[in-house]
Amino acid sequence: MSINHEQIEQAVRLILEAIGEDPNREGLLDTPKRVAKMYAEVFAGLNEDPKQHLQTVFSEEHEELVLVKDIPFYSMCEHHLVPFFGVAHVAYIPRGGKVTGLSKLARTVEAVARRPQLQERITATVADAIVEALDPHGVMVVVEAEHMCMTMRGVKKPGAKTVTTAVRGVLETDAEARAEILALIKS
Ligand SMILES: Nc1nc2c(ncn2[C@@H]2O[C@H](COP(=O)(O)OP(=O)(O)OP(=O)(O)O)[C@@H](O)[C@H]2O)c(=O)[nH]1
Ligand SMILES: [Zn+2]
Repeated sequence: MSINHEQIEQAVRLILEAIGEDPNREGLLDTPKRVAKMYAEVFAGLNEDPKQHLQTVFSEEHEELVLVKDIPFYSMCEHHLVPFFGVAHVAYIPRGGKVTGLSKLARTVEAVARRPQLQERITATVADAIVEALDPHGVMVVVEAEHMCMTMRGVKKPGAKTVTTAVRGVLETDAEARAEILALIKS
């Protein structure tokens, strides 16, 4: 389903009224429209299947590690609808001469992040999309993020970082390979 701009505009007007603002004052007149446009952008991933980006594959006999690290992302915490953002590191070991375009790994992160989300779900969904699309020997996804719901409100702990990992395939039982990936991420 595509995003309903009109409904978002009505809702934003109601929120402005509910906080005691005047939605008709000059500075706020276009705000509902702007917010609808913004939500269409930040929630665009709802209309995408993350696996669709991984269909671009090349035949290359490389059955060793591929790591794209420091992929910046922005998402919206599904509990408070405020941003959380950081970087994702995506590693996989191709199988059967099937490698995907490097940018497609970043596009997959983007498609998964642009929804109301939990950091754990972003991490697992990216890993599972790669498993399903590429059938690799193994996958490891590491996500580091700062949650605005923990900084600008609530517990108010700016700088606190959350790190989540999702590991699939041979990497689940290969501690040495996981350590190598983590070392490459830090390097
Ligand atoms: N596991 C997980 N928790 C998250 C994520 N984003 C936000 N949260 C947490 O979701 C929880 C929601 O807690 P609630 O008690 O329902 O809501 P709240 O009263 O606003 O909680 P506080 O943030 O502690 O003020 C908070 O602990 C948030 O830190 C996420 O990506 N993963
Ligand atoms: Zn939150």
